[in-house]
Amino acid sequence: MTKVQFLLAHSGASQRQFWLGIVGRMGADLVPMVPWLMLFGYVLSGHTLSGPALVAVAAVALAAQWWLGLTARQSFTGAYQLSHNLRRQLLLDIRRQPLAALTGKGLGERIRLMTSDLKQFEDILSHLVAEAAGAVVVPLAMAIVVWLVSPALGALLTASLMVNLMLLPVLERRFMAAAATSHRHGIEGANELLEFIEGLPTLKAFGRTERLAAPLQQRLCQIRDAGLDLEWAAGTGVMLVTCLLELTLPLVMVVGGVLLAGDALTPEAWLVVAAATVACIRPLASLTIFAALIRFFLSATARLHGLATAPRQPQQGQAPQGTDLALEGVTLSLDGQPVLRDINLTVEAGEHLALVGPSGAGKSSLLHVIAGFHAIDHGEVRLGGLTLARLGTDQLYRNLSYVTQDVQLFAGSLRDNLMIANPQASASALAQAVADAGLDEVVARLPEGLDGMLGENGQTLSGGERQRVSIARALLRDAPVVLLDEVTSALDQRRQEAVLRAIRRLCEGKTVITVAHRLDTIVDVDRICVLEQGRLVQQGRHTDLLADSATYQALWQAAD
Ligand SMILES: Nc1ncnc2c1ncn2[C@@H]1O[C@H](COP(=O)(O)OP(=O)(O)OP(=O)(O)O)[C@@H](O)[C@H]1O
Repeated sequence: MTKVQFLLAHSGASQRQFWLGIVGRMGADLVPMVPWLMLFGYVLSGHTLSGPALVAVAAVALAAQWWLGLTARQSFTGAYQLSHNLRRQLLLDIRRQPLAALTGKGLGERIRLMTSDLKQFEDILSHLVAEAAGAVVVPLAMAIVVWLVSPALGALLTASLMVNLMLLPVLERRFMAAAATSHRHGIEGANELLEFIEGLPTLKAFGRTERLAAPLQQRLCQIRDAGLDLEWAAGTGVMLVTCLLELTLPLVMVVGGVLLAGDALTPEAWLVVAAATVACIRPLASLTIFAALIRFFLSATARLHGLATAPRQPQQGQAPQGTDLALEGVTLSLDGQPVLRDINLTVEAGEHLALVGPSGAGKSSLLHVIAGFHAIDHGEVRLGGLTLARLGTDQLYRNLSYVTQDVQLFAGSLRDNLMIANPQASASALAQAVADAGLDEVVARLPEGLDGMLGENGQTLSGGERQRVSIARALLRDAPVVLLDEVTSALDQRRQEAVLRAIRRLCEGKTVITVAHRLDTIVDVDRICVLEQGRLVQQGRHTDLLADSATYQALWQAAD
């Protein structure tokens, strides 16, 4: 699919409206020329302008303005509908992309595309495409008039314009280079701004909010400078071409004067050539900036197209045959750095497995791979004998619950926040999940019970309560495979006990893979896997590893 086809595919019902608008506005640029052409006709035919002729010219001029307003509305509606469709489609596409693509640089890129790039799309489509078309059509029509009046002056005008137009690609190259730099700083800036906002609690805690970190300060300066460079690249191009184009008028007038002196041109024809030349060169000057903006538009289209065609996970697939897990030769790199290396692991249905290892060993990343958040470099992950490509995300998440320390709560009631895990759950299943997760005390505390509102991101709940909401969701989901990531590490002793009790209930009869920091909570699990620098270095039961594994011994002693 070409970039233009990609755009058209998203214009939907607005496509006809958009093209009608563009053609209409090109027409609207031509219509104002009609009074001029009428005037030229009168002058060249030696007639004086009569009252009815003047009225006719004025009527045509008014009709042209009415037409412009009408078609502008068509093209605006079409352009805004197209960018609305693109925004919506991008959001739908994002849901299907691996979650890891939405972190770091990938996130900044998407934010930039959906905000400033698509905003520029709207501006370019609603104003510039039609205006650029007009900037070509009007000079063309006026040059034909000059050719008809005097072929010699027509040739001179055309030659002068051609020289100017040859400058366009050179000027555009400068503009595009400046635009690329500005775009890059924009993306990095968006990422760093997000990081800054996320880090605000830490900055506040250390009383460091009074100044921006040096790299962010530097980035803001780079964004400013890149923006100025871009303006300068566009401005100098327009000024240069405008100056050169303006020289065309005296050139044509002087040569016209010589022809006039030699009786090769009438004074009326000389005047018409002068007026047509003026009408020809003005729109051409603006073509410099239009051409560059349209190139920018095409490169933004390419970025959008790239994003829309980025690898995505299939949604629907086959049901797995059982719930045993198998990882074969799994290798993962993030930001170009190896994170998991050749992991081979099988987990039978009903087995309880713990992942341990020093910080940065790759425990969470391994869990994320099983949960389908990362696209792996090599190897295969299979659930019930099927890879994610054959399972599809619907089947994967029907069979898998992921409970993490970082609990996302949405503005809404406690009931809404629980039911997202299983909108079909019965009232008794909900009550059971609330009781098993130890959330009764929260329900009792909220004046409206389960229907009590949690506020934005569940501000009304403590850390331990949020964990229990996450566990209650997993209980409601009742998926046969449970992934647990560090769920108790941030809690005090009393809350840990409550959360651990809830987890025990959740894990009964399930396949469980847990990332553990507190080794005393996993001494009884079926198998412990020791990870080190992205490799699975040893596996076994607690007592065996304590005897055989130096890494495990070190972790156990450090926990004491
Ligand atoms: N999204 C990411 N982008 C780039 N690198 C990442 C990303 N996530 C993790 N890493 C890197 O991958 C390596 C493994 O990280 P991971 O969080 O899996 O380790 P871990 O064993 O769970 O560590 P910890 O016990 O400290 O949580 C680390 O070096 C980390 O910096």
